[in-house]
Amino acid sequence: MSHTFYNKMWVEAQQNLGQLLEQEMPLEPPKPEKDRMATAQQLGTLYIRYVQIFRNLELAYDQITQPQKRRVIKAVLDGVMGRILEVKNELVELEISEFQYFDDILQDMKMGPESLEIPIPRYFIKEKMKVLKDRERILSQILDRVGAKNTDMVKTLKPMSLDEAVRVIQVSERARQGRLRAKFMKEINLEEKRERFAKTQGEITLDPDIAAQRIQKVPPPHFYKKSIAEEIAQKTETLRSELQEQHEAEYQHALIQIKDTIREKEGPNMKANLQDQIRQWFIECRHVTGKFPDFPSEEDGGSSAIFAQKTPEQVAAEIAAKEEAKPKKKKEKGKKDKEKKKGKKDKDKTKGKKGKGKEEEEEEGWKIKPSNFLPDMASANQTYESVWQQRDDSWNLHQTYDAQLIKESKTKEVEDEVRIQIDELMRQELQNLKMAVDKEKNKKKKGGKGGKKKKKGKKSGKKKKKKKEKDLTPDRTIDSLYEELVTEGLLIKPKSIKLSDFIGEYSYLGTTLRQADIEPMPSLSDVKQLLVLYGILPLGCESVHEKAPSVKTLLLAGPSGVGKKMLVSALCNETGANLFNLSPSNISGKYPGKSGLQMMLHMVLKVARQLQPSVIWIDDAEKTFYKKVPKTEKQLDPKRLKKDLPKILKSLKPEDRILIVGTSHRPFDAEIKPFCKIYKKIVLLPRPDYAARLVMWKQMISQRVGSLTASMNFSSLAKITDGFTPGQIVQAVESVLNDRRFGQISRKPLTAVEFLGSLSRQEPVYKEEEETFKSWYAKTPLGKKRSKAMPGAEEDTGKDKGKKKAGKTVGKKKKK
Ligand SMILES: Nc1ncnc2c1ncn2[C@@H]1O[C@H](COP(=O)(O)OP(=O)(O)OP(=O)(O)O)[C@@H](O)[C@H]1O
Repeated sequence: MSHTFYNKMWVEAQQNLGQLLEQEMPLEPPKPEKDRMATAQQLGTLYIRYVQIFRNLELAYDQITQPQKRRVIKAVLDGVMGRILEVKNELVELEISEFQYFDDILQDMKMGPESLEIPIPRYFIKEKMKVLKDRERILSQILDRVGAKNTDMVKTLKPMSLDEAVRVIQVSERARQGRLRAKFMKEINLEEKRERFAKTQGEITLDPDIAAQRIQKVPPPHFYKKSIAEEIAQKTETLRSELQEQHEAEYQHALIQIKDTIREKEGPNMKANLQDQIRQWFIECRHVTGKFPDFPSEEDGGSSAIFAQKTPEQVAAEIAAKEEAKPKKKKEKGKKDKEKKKGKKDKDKTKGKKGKGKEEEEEEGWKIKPSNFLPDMASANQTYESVWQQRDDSWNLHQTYDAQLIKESKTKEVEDEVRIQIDELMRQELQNLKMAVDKEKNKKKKGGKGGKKKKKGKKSGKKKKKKKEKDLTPDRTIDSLYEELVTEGLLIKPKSIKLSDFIGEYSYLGTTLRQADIEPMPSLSDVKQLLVLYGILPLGCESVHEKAPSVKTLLLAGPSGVGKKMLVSALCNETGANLFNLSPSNISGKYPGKSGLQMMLHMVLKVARQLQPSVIWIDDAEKTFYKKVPKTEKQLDPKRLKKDLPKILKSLKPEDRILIVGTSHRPFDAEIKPFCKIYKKIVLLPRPDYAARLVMWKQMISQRVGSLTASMNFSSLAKITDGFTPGQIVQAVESVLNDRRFGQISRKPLTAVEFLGSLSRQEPVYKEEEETFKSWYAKTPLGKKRSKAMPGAEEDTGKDKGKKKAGKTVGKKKKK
């Protein structure tokens, strides 16, 4: 695609965003919406529109090479990402469910389900490729040195007894000899066949055309070959990435060079002009007011405050007014505080009298919460409108930097620098003038000293904060801590899996089922989206992590083999995050004792923070909160982290891009209250539904055998594998499609029946197990809230209590 294509895409996205911003930031605050369904529709539409803008902006940012445009797009892109998370959060609260279904809105908007898919910004990885590659190299080196014992996500093997080992070697040796013999016999047979054929036919050489045809009939070994168009597109994309880097380097160079030139050429002129203007102002002020003015302080903008198109009297009056206002302000503040307190008391009184009256009023309608991202987006949009919308850059064929724009911004920077220097000089000059002409005594500026003192005060405050967290390893480098954690198997390498490898299919009936008061089972594609929203976007983007609704922990729960660990790996690979393994089985016996545990956690958090983003993975998360530790596991001390987990969570600040991910296939074994207190976001992974199974079988088989699947009845296979997990399907495919079978495929077509043997040896997820998961989820806070809100639960007296509490918290937030 061309530069024009991506530019057009950006402009369109920006126009759509402009419309959305107008809708989201109306001049008059909107009235609360009373109809819940209408609100959900409104929010759903907003969500989908933002996702469309996000998709286009992401592509534009990935491909546009003009560095200044990329900066504007990045600001908008990050804002849109954050806003999507905010809207999602609103939807979760409104519908009291982690899963939302938009099929009806999509239909109205004439869009396909794929347009709901949230892209993972490629810049998450692209822009730190070098660091990631280096880190990967170091990790591999350490792993090689250590012998890659238990440092991978693959489960460790148990040590073998000598007898077993001898038996394995004997079996392999016999197999090797057998294979050799078979190969030998095959060659002899072929040789005999050839001789017989030669005898009957005589020695004829084949016509080259026929020979070529014969060769062409045999399918090539790599069926899954990219088309030429695909290859060209990929090449262009790579080329663009290189261009981006090159243009960025040129831009950085131009920034310095242009500024130096402006400073050199225009600096002296700027200085002289400014000095003249300020002197003129001194004289005019004295002429009008009878005395020299006071020079505006640095905080007030120095001389820039003087020339804001005001008359000298105005400026003098303003300064005088400010001086007067200072003590007043203090008084007013006092008054306001008093009023606030009074107001509070009055409110309390009315509460006492009327009971729930006020809260009910607040609850009457629904209003979207104030956003942390809308102001940023609006200002980025403003930049777009003022700088780029009308700009003609048809001259910029190669889409390199725009020197004129750099000049404008750098001139302003140089002016500011010059102004600060000149202000200092002129302050002194004014002082001298006052002394000489008005005979004023030299009153040293108190502000400057005071300001410095203040700064000092701030610094000491920061130091105090830092002291709170003890550094147990002050004299160790991050590299050495990193190496120790890898050696101990606490920092591991994720499996090389991308989120796109996680197969799932969109759920087409979600809304219909919900309208019929049936809670649909979420689809694997819904789960995938949640992982992007709660895990990937905040981990990948700093501003999103800091300002979006915070998610510090995530629990992935579901039967064995549904892809929990796969998602953890994908999460790390898509964001370039480090993976720490704090699973009970992995930390058992390591760093013994209380102080040992403290040291271990300190090291993990220190490295996780410094090399963020990081994922702290706890497999078998329920074990930390066991209701009762089974006898066989007592030695492992699975509850070792129970007391420390809340402390870790507390110590995580918004700027720490660290996510704790628990995975569990038996969440019901945990004490629900403390468990849910740690894991606030719980995602239940379902077994794949028919649609997902169909896609899974098709994809997994065709990945291995290409298009040679005409004889396969995928539909029946998907139908009869109801209850089987993706892990079991993978296993069946791998066991059937071994090298031998693969070699025979062109002669003996693959059939669905062949997979039945392997499947019959595996245990599917039975309805009862699924029900156990569902009923466990209904006991979690969100599950409980939802079942209360479902029709028929209105008379529940407990609901009123819940309402009261909710009302109170809303009230508190508003006051803030
Ligand atoms: N949606 C999916 N698409 C493709 N492959 C999948 C999917 N889900 C799981 N798999 C594959 O299934 C296998 C098992 O998955 P994984 O180990 O992640 O399951 P798990 O839920 O963590 O299991 P356990 O609870 O036993 O630890 C892996 O090989 C994984 O790649």
